[in-house]
Amino acid sequence: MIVKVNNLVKRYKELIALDHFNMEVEEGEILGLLGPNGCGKTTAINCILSLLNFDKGEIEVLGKKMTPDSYDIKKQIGLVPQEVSVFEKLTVKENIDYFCGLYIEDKNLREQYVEEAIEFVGLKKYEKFYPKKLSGGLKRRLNIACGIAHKPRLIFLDEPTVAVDAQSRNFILDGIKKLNKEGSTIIYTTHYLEEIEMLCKRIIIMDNGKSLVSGTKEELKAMITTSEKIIVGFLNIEDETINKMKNIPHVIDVEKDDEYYIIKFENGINNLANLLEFIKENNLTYTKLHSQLPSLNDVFLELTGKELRD
Ligand SMILES: Nc1ncnc2c1ncn2[C@@H]1O[C@H](COP(=O)(O)OP(=O)(O)OP(=O)(O)O)[C@@H](O)[C@H]1O
Repeated sequence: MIVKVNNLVKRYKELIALDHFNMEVEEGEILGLLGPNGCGKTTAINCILSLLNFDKGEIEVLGKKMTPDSYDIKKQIGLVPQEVSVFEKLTVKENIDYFCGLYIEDKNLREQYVEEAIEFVGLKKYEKFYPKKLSGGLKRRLNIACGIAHKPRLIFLDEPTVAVDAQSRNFILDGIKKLNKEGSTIIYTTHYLEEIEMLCKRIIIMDNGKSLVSGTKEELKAMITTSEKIIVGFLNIEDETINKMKNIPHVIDVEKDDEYYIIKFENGINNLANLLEFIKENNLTYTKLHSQLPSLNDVFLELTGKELRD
């Protein structure tokens, strides 16, 4: 286990930001820490890195207890913080060199690492620019380069794609996959479901400072009752017919969402065939019909009763 967090409690005065939070991370994985704004993701990272004191719990990183002066552990860690944290008075290259220099003393090696980091985030032609001349997306890339240039074994990325354009976002997500392929373990926090689906092998779902569940996407989706949703746009359907629809085998609920009906099925086969049979028997006409497997949002909804949206 490269990170182990046990029953972490962190209070900001009377606010409990982490409430017996648990997390285990295996070497080599991309772990997604998924939860709504304010659920405690950044606080958890800052406690793990000993950037914040906490009230209770144990934290081990790379097999050792983490303390503010665990320099030997810290040099194997990269942090890409949520807020872009670079020096405005240094150029792109100088910024990366500064952060890399905190951990890499050998000048030649550092030069090589800085060059590699610049290439990695695609900022070669901007290396002499000052941060204020960069777009939001390019600044985020610089922030990433500063966090990873020293080739850390463990990388924390705290919502690195917030407010970036689509091109930089894809660039960042591909880069993260590449870092992982090259051997780094990644802890990725976000409230964007699609990114978690795309990147992470394992996910921890957080809410109100607690880790609610952890598992692979498939394991999490298997935890909830709904296994399939069929979305249908009916023309002129009576309430009575909707009620009758609930008697179709495996239907657990029928909901209306704008102009469409969402028919939720629990585990079962032939759901679509049974529904089409019902449609035929009741002479119903529809404009649109498609089946959807449950999403991580459905998992979050079932666990917390609310949507994982801003
Ligand atoms: N320095 C602080 N003082 C007081 N309260 C804080 C402080 N930092 C965070 N909080 C509160 O602690 C809770 C957890 O915040 P945190 O930033 O860890 O959440 P998060 O999941 O990272 O959210 P976001 O995605 O918005 O960054 C929130 O209610 C937040 O308002």
